[in-house]
Amino acid sequence: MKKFIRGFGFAFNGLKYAYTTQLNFRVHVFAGLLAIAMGFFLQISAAEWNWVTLCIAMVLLTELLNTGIETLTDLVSPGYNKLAGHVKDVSAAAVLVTAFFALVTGCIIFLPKILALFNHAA
Ligand SMILES: Nc1ncnc2c1ncn2[C@@H]1O[C@H](COP(=O)(O)OP(=O)(O)OP(=O)(O)O)[C@@H](O)[C@H]1O
Repeated sequence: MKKFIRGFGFAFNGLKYAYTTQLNFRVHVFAGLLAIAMGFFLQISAAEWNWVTLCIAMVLLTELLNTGIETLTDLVSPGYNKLAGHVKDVSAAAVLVTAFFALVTGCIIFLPKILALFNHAA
């Protein structure tokens, strides 16, 4: 049981490391919080919450993996190495793919509701 709780501590340390060292991670955390606030404000459905939370989790998950891969790359290849560059580029591309998916999903869910709100106000 003690080992299980200790594992949470290590995972929390990983979150703290990513949050404090990676600007992109902080930006994505903020974007996720914004999406949650908009979800409450625009009263999205349960199915829409599922998509929104999936997007947030996927973006943060890829950010965390990207941070881990970047850190490991710096550890094993501190100097310039073409392959190390490819590793970092591919890892960053994974974040880009999920962030783009989240952006498209956000537009599909939120845009019609925001437009309806403006039309209603006009
Ligand atoms: N050791 C290396 N060898 C070759 N190219 C590298 C190396 N390290 C970084 N690069 C290139 O520079 C780019 C940026 O690397 P960097 O480590 O600064 O990533 P970052 O996303 O800016 O990370 P951080 O948030 O830690 O600054 C990489 O995507 C890669 O193309």
